[in-house]
Amino acid sequence: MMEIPPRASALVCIQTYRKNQRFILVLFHSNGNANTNLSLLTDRVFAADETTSQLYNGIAKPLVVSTVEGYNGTIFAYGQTSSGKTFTMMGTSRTPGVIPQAVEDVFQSIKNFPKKEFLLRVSYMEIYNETVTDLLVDSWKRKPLEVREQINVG
Ligand SMILES: Nc1ncnc2c1ncn2[C@@H]1O[C@H](COP(=O)(O)OP(=O)(O)OP(=O)(O)O)[C@@H](O)[C@H]1O
Repeated sequence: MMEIPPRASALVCIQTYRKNQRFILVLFHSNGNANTNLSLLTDRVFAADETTSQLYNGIAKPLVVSTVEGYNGTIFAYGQTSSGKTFTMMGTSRTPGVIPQAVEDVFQSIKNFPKKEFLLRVSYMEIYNETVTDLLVDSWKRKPLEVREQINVG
């Protein structure tokens, strides 16, 4: 179980695509309190016949929409190779994944605040083994990003 501050919520869903293969989509929604203690909690398990849209609308969309209201949100997929992380996060032109649907919803949600100004920034990084790479840099210029640590905050 988990301990979370009152204005934060976390949600972990497990998607089963292939038998014996699991990946976990973790959604984390907080008021920015870095001390949140999150241990594993499963709120939902999606079966193989449930679509990415069902998964997105069921659990990711509320978090995406609330980021426009000022909450922090994280969605990440974790699982063994070929378990369906890319399929779920990126999708295809016929079945868009979590990322394109989230981008669409961010722009739609902004329209609900015509008097506010928003700044949207995007970064796109790969973490492979211990190496972090910026995928928005031309491939011939790419070099691993430095991972910096601070004594107090890690
Ligand atoms: N829900 C799904 N429905 C249909 N096909 C799927 C589904 N999930 C994954 N696949 C297919 O399974 C294959 C492996 O999926 P995917 O590439 O998303 O795995 P991955 O977890 O990102 O793997 P890796 O860690 O090796 O990058 C792909 O061909 C993908 O199209």
